[in-house]
Order: sequence, then C-alpha cells, then structure tokens
Amino acid sequence: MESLRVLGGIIQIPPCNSFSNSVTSKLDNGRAGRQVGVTTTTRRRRRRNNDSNGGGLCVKLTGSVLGGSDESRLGFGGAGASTSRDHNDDDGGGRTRRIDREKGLILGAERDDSGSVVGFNLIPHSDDSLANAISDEIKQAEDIDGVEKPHTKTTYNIVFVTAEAAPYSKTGGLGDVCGSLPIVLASRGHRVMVVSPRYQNGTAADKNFDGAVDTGARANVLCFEGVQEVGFFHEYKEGVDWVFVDHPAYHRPGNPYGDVYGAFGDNQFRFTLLCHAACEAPLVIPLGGFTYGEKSIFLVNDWHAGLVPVLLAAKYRPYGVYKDARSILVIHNLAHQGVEPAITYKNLGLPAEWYGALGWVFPEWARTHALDTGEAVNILKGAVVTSDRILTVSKGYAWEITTVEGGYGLQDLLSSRKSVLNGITNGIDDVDWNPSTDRHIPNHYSAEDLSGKVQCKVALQKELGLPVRPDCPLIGFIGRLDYQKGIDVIQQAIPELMQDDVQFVMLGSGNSLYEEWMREAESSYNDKFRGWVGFNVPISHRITAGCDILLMPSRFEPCGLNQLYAMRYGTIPVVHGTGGLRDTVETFNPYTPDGGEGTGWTFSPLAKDEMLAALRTAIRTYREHKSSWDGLIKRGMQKDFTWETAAEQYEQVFEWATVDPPYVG
Ligand SMILES: Nc1ncnc2c1ncn2[C@@H]1O[C@H](COP(=O)(O)OP(=O)(O)O[C@H]2O[C@H](CO)[C@@H](O)[C@H](O)[C@H]2O)[C@@H](O)[C@H]1O
Repeated sequence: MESLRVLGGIIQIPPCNSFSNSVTSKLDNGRAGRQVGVTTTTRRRRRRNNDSNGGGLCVKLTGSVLGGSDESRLGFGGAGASTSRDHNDDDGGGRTRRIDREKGLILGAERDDSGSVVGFNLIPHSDDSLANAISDEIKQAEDIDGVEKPHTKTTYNIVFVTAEAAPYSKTGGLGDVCGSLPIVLASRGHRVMVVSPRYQNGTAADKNFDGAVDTGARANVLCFEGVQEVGFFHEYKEGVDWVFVDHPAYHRPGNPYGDVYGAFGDNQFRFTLLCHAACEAPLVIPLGGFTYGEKSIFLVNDWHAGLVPVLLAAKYRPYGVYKDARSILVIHNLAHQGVEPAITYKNLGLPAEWYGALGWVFPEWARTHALDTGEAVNILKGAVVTSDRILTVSKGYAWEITTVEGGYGLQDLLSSRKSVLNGITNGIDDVDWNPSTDRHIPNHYSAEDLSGKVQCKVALQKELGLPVRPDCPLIGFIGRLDYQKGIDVIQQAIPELMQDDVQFVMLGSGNSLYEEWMREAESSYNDKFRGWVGFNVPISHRITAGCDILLMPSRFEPCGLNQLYAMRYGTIPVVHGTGGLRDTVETFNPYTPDGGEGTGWTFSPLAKDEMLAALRTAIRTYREHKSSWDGLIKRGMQKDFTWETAAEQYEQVFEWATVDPPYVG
C-alpha cells in the first residue's frame, strides 16, 4: 500500500529516493538578503525518518507545477526523484496540473489570491479505489490509537519559537507548554514545527537530542558584526517537526540560560541567533518534502523569541517575504524582558531605523548613576510592538500585565494593545501527568480508587527519611527558587509552621541563598522538613502524588502548572490568589446543598499570616472533615485541564490573526 501522510491540510508525499538538492531561499535571490546580509543554503535534503518506509509515492514536481522560484524555495525536484508523466493540463483557473497516468494522480499547487501556495490537489484520474485508499489513510492518521481525535476546521502551519521544549530541554513551565501544546495542535490537524536550540551541556541530558539528525540545512546569520553559521537538526515525533538550531554557543555546561555563576553573559547573542534561525527554518528546511513556507503562524514564546516579530516586520515584509505570515507573542513571564544597553542594538541584525521598536528608557529611579540616561533595548518590548496578536497563559494575568503592579514597565504599551491581547489558560500533558499510569510514582490510583495515594505518601516519607506517618499532613512545594515564587514568605512562616504537627518538603533550585536556607531548615527541623535542592523530574512527580497539600505562595503567577498537576493527583492546592492561580483554584465552600464545592484555598494578600491561616484551615479540614477532604480531592481530580480546550482557543486566535492584516510598522 502506498502511504500518504496528511499534514497541515495538505497531502504530503514521502520522497521515494534520497537526493541532494540545492535550495536557495528568497533572501538569496537578492531581496532581503542583500539588505541585511543573511543568506541561506540547504546543502542536502534528507528524508523524514518516520516516512521512509520505501513505499512512498514517487512524484516529481517541477517548475511547471510550482513556478520557478517556488520550486527552488520549496525544495522540489532533484535528480533522484522519478515518476512517469503524461502531460500538463491547465485547469482553467490558470493553475497547471501535472497528470501522472501510471499512478492516476493529478497534482497541482493551490494558491490563494496573493499567490502563496496553500496546498496541493491530489485527484484520482481514472480509479476511484485510489480515492478510497487515500481517505482510509487519512482516517488512519486521525484514529492512530483507535480514538477519534478532535479536529480543527481550518489548518495552519504553526512555528513555535522557544528557548526550551520538554523533554528535550526544560527548566520550568515554558518547557512543559512548548513540549505539549504543539503535539495537541498537530493531532488536531495543523502542521507544527517547534524551533529551539540544540543544547549540549556534557551531561546525560545531551541524549535527549539523540533522535534529531542533521538536516544539512544551514543559515548564515549576520548579527553581532559578523556572519554566524547555524545548522538545523530535526526529529519528527508525535506529529511534530522538532527543529533544533545548532551553534557552539549552545554547547556548554549549565542550563539553557546560565550556570553556577549566574546567567550567561552572551544570552542576547544566543537568542538573537535563535530568532534569525527560526525565521529561516520555514523557508529553507524541506521537511518530508515540503517547507512550511511563508504562510506560517509564528508562536513567539517570551523574550528569547521576541526578535521574531521584529524581524518579520523589519527584515522580511519590506522585501515581500512573509507578507502572509503572522506572529503571536505568548507571554509566560513578563518579568524577564531581555533588556541590554542601547549600544547593543547594532548587534541584533536589524535595520537602524527600527531602533524605536525596541528602544526603552528606564525610569529615573532605576538608573545607576547621575549620567545614566536609562536608554536600553528591550527585546520583549519590540515583540509587544510588532507582533500581530498577544497572548498570556491565563485570563487573570492578561489583565494584570496591563496594571502598574503587574506590567513591569510595559503596562501602558500593553494597554494600548488590549484589542489584540487575550489570556488562554494552559493545559497539562495528561499522559505524563496521570496518577493511574505515572512511571515515576510507586503506586497508581484514580478518583475512583484512591488507595494508592496514601501508599505514595508513605513511600515518599521513606524516601525522604521523614517519620512514616500516613495520618500526618504532608505539605509540598515545587518550583524555581526565585523571587516570583514567594520563597521569602515560606521562609518567614517556617519557624511558626514547624510548631504544628505537619511535615513539609520543598524541591527547587535557583537562588543560592534560598538553596542554603533550605539546607539549614532541614537540619533545624530534621523530623519535619526536607529541602531537596536540584532539578529532578521524577521526584517532582513523587512529591505531587505523595503530599496532601501543595503550597504556592507565588508573588505573581502567569498561569502556574504545579497547582494543575496537584489537583490531577488529588493533592489540594493552597495558593496566593494571583494570575492563573486565582483563575484555576476555587476556594473550598462547605456550605452548599451537595456537601461543598471548590478545589483548594486561595489567600490574599501575600503575607505570612494570611498564608498560615489558609494552610491551617486546610490542615483542619484534612484532620477533622474527612468527607469534605475527599470531596475536594475528587472535584480536583475530575477537572478538565487537558490541552484540548486551550488548543481550540488558540485556533480562534489564529483565525483572528489571519483575518487582520499583519503589522507593517
Ligand atoms: N526543581 C525542580 N525539579 C523538577 N521539576 C521542577 C523543578 N522546579 C520546577 N519544576 C517544574 O517546572 C514546571 C514549573 O512550571 P510553572 O508553571 O509552575 O512555573 P514557571 O514559573 O517555570 O513557568 C512560567 O511559564 C509557565 C508556562 O506558561 C506558567 O505556567 C508560569 O506561571 C510561568 O511563571 C513544573 O513542571 C514543575 O514541576
């Protein structure tokens, strides 16, 4: 059986021969390339590993099908591809169709009004059985695990640009989101690429990238007063094209942003490279035979990807490239904006006249000396200005960032873009985070049978060397040890909380002062407190399953994932009522006819006493009101936090983005 794959609403035909091909992007054709000094060459085209079953249809598309420049840009043609062709037809609409009598196929590039290729027609010429075979194949793609998958009405080519994507790289929630949302969007019928760096830090984590192979495609990026060559590695997995930008700057000990000495000094360089490379990837990497092309939607995650919309507006659109693309900035954390001295603007590979988009002036109180003019370049600000739409990861946070308290200096600008600003609450990966199948926890359980949960608690107490006491309330904290997470409030509360009959476990890494404090607290309260310093995913699952309560006193929280994981694992969240925490945790109300509603407790303001009061209410409920506690557990476990709901909302935003004209400056 010949196999066809359906990606992004187009029929994709696996190449039957591997062949070398030279692809030159539009930039090389003398337009934007000369202006900004970027050239791109694909040296070798590789076969998508998952498609290389030897049974692919052998179809060669030539310039008469696609038009000369498109042929080269899309990476078709090449000496090795073979097919027998009878003649060309004009379909009356000016499009040329290639008829393949032997296979009974008619192929034609379908274009929209502006001339962009939006897909290909594949029509059986004389044998209806082929049409049936094709629709069977399509159905199989949909029902791959026997489950009917929700499908989108309109498909898009979507390009995520991100500094991290789990399981390849992860330091926090950004990695989780960029590791799971793309898979859900792909399963709904979109064609999805994720572009992130190929980190190699000399640890076992390097193996995460073992499945990605060198595409041979290269981009020469002019920035930082030189030409930088980046490579592209690729792995096709779970319906997603994972593309990894390769450069020596990503090969060093530490995490994606820094090492034991702090943040890397060249992060502006490292993420400038990522952005330039991500803009080239859809033009030059023929994945499974097709590039993503110009009609792509870029999902620009946080400041690391923030130059992408600026590059689209300043470097590509003025030269007719990416005129049909759109960019959507997704803000996971406004506190980090990629701000550097104004003098570094010249490093970014942008035309001088675009300085205003990124230019930013620190308020007077934040300046360091009397002659400091406060002038800076702010990459996230550039993205806020130039992106076509803006998203945050919860509705509450979408409002907070327009206020003085939550706007980190960008509140006025964000308010001015309110008409294109929305909040979509993150979902969770319910395969990775499922207490009835989780490979990291010792006993499985579900809302129907909770018996495994107490066994997880006992196992955790043993693992941590705490007294094994199934009846003692066990409180957990998991997260980056950062000002954002309210660790200082926990610090203040611990001496008082340790007077109560409770156990407390903290897992986290980050600020070394907090790490040191966790070690000290463990030795001071050795029978009650454990501080696990480090980043450890299996332990994070075991804490989520084994604790009774998860504490999140975040100062601000754009969405927060741990409270969602906690609810799914029957662990009751006690959280500061801010951002996504307030949106997702409903405070327990026992006074309802059916015995109570709510999934946890929120407290406000963020202060030691308020936090302790909420914790103690939770502990009293745990001890004295067993049926209320069981109700809290069950309601939390039954909540729908899957990505499907969020994915549908993202699709709505894609539609709005494509209806409106793109930002042109
Ligand atoms: N030491 C450790 N060991 C193992 N795992 C650890 C860990 N420390 C943290 N994690 C994991 O990292 C993730 C953290 O996610 P969060 O959403 O809580 O926070 P983060 O602030 O990183 O993300 C930002 O982006 C996300 C995604 O949009 C928003 O939800 C959030 O509000 C915003 O601040 C969770 O999966 C957690 O288990």
